Order: sequence, then C-alpha cells, then structure tokens
Amino acid sequence: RDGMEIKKSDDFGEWFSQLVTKTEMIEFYDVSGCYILRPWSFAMWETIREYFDAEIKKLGVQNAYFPLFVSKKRLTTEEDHIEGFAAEVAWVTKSGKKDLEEPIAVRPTSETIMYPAYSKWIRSYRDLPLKLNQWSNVVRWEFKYPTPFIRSREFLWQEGHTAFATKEEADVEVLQILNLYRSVYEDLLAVPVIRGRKSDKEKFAGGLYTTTIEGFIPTNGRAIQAATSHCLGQNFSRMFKIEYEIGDNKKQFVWQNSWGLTTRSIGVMAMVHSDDKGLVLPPRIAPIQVVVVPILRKGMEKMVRDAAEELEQELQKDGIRVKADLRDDKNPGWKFNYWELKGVPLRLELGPRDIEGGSVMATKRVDGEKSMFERAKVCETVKTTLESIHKSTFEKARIARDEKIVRVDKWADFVPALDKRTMVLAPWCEQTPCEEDVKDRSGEESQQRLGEEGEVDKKALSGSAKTLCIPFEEELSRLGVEKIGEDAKCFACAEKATAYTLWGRSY
Ligand SMILES: O=C1CCCN[C@@H]1CCCn1cnc2ccccc2c1=O
Repeated sequence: RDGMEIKKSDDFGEWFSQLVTKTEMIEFYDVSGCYILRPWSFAMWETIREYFDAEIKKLGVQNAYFPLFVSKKRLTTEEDHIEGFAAEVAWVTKSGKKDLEEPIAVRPTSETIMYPAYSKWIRSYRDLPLKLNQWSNVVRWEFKYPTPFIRSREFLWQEGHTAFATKEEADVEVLQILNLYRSVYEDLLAVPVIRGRKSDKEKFAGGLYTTTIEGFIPTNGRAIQAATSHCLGQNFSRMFKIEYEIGDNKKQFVWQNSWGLTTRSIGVMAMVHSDDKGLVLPPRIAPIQVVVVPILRKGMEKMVRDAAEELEQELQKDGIRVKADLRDDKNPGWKFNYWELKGVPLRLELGPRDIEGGSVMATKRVDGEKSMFERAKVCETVKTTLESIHKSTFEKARIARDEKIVRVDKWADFVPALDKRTMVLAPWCEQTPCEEDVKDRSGEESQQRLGEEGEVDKKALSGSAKTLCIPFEEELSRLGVEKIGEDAKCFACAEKATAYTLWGRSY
C-alpha cells in the first residue's frame, strides 16, 4: 500500500506518478497541470534557491519583484518575441461578473514587464550594469502532457535580467550563470548535464544566442533542457529603448542577458536517481540526510531511545540534517521501508548491543551497502560517508548517461541509434533547413521502423529528433571527442560540417 507498486522500467510514467505522491513530494490538484508542492519537495526548492541566490549575489545581482500581470499591449510589444508562444498565454478577462476593459495576461516570463522600467532607470553609463533577478511563479498554459515538476502550467523559477554597456560584459555573464546552473545540477542534485549552445532554430527567438545545460533521462531516452542563459544582444533594448548617454548627446543601446532555472530541476533529479524502492536523494539536496532508527528491546526501551536522541542531537549540532524516528506505533522494519521510500541517503540503527559495543550500524540508500561506524567518531564518519554518497550518486548517473551517447557520422546509423534511447553526437552543418529536414526524416523513418519491427518494442522510443545543443569544447573533451576536422561532412546533408552537435528526442 505505502510502497512502490510499479517498476521504473515497466511503466515510467506510472512509476513517476507513484514516486512523487508516495514520497509525499506532490499532491495532485483539480486544475490540470497544477500540483501541490508538499514540504518534502518544497524543502529541496528552498535549498536550490538558497544556493543559487547566494551565488548570484556574489556576482552583484539584486533581487526585486515585478507584477504578475501584463497588459496585452505590453505583452505584444514586439510580435517576434511572442510569436510561437501566444497559445500558452493565460488571460484574465473578468472581475466578478464584469468583463475587464482590456484583457490582462498572467506573466509567462517578465521581459515585457521589466524592460519599460529598465528604459526609465537606465540613462547614463553610470546606471550600468543593472542586474536584477526575481524568484517567482509563471504560468504557461501548455497543452502537452502535464508531468509533475517537468511540465506544469504554473511553475516556480528564478529569472535574471541584466543590462551592460558592452557585449563583452554580457558574454562573460552568460557563461558565469550557465556554470552556476551546471553547479546546481551537478554539485547539489548530482545530475550530470552538458553545456552548449542552442542552434538558430532552437534558440530563444527574441535573443542573439542561447546557451543551455542539457540533462538526460536514461530510462526513456529523453533529453531535457535543464536551464538556459540567453544573450539578448540589443534586440530588446532597441524594442524598449533602453539606451545610455555616451557623451556629446550620443546614445547607445545596452547589451542584455536573461537566464532561468525552474522547479523542473527537482523532477529531473527524482527521475534520474530514484529506483523501484522509491526516491534516492543526493545528500546535499536531501531534506533529511540521516535517519536514526532505535531497535527497541523489551525492558530497555528508555535506554535505547535516549541513546538515539543523544545521537540525533550530536549530529544536529554538527550541521547534519538528521531525524531520530522514535515513533512507538511503528516497528523498525516499517521505519526502514518508510525512509527508504523517502530516499534518505543514510540510515543509522541503534540497538542495545550496538550501544554496549560503542558502534552504530549504517546503511546507504544509494547502494544498500552496510557498515559499522564507531560511535565515538560518528560525526566525522557520517560527513565523509555523505560526501562519498554524493560522488557515487553522480558517477552512477554520469556513467548511465555517457553510455547512452552514441557517435554517428552517417545518416543510416542515426535513427537506429536514436531508437535505442540514446543521444546522438554527430558532425553537423548548423543550417536550419537541414535541421528541419532531419526532424521530418527522423520522424517518418522511426514510424516505419516501428511498423517493420512488428513486435512493438516498448523500449523503442519513436518521434522526431531535434538538436539539443552544440556542446562547448571542454564538454566534447570530457566526452573524449576531438575537435571537428576541417573536411568533416554533415551526417545528414553531406555539406561541410562545422560542429559536433548533440541530437535527441526531448521533453
Ligand atoms: O527562458 C528565459 C529565461 C528567463 C527569462 N525569459 C527567458 C526567455 C523566455 C522565452 N519564452 C518562453 N515562453 C513564453 C511563453 C509565452 C510568452 C512568452 C514566452 C517567452 O518569451
């Protein structure tokens, strides 16, 4: 009843839905695509927020708060920014029984809300750089299949919006923020991501270029955009007249960036690490890192309970997020299952014999490994064990991801590789018509293959491929891929290939 009833590899969608509800991360809600974030997952968002907020403040970013609503006139200031997104905008059209004069949109993102104010605030180069961020919710009335954390109609995020005098400053910050996003995923959530640039077709249409961190869900072979950092160039500053005096009455448009990370990050972490017994939480994001379970014996209950509380106090004082489960209506076995389901990284058991012998039995959630800790050194041992759990959790995910990255140089190998739930790294010409063509051909071909294979291979993933990113140099070398050769040919159109590009099916 309380435990997981579905295997991750049998029915991924159902497994995930059970995972987020049985672990008390999510409660479902009667507005489609909206979810209740319960304390177990909200604590994770708070940890992400504390970490990222402290880091951007070191970069001189200040937090502010802008209105939730935006007028139609404002939102559609420049159609090419909104084009393609209009269908997702949610509108307020009435108050009570009365129609509003003008429909008001609920913010899907805040460029058009913030930038008129930027235009007012930035007059001279002394007003630059302007670096503001807001932690808020946004609404995008998506129609694709809603999934907790991954795709919801309201989600929490931070959106940074910065303005600089020069392109050089903007280019530097775009990458500083992207590296912070990588750190949130890899150092907090133990999820490996690949940094790169979006193709012209996939970039934010209103911007100059988009950098991204791409995640991967090995179970269903889908890639997922984990966070983005855009350089907007001067596109928005021209649109919103954000300019500054450069002396003798001459003006210059500012160079802008905008960057965002959302609660999707929690869903990616849960999908990547969790198993058939429930959540597997990396220690740095776990709301509770250690649970102490007393093994009570008749007549010695008080002694053992006190020892468990003492151990809890000691670990707490040492900065560990620890909980002693002293509930007297549950037996140890029940408690083991409960905290295993919740994904607590480390369980300590304390029985009469352990107390006599000055030892504590420890069990790691990530691999079930058991060991005896010396009671006298328990704080130190717990800390080093939690560090090693983070590393092994990351390594496990990195290996599972890397073995699903396949090198392809010719078209014939492309769809067969994708159908094995992989990401494909291929030399590409970077031309949009070619990207459109790959999208169409890969969609058709995978449908045919599904037919031909006869037995509908449940494991086969169908659908068309898109570019995920053009990995940065250092990412290619991390993947053991050399720089692209002068005479390399595009895998799809045989024109000159200018970059190795990561392709895949994505959320
Ligand atoms: O990614 C980010 C990071 C945070 C700040 N905004 C940028 C770009 C958002 C692109 N976008 C995404 N969905 C939308 C949906 C409706 C209207 C407009 C948009 C829209 O402009």
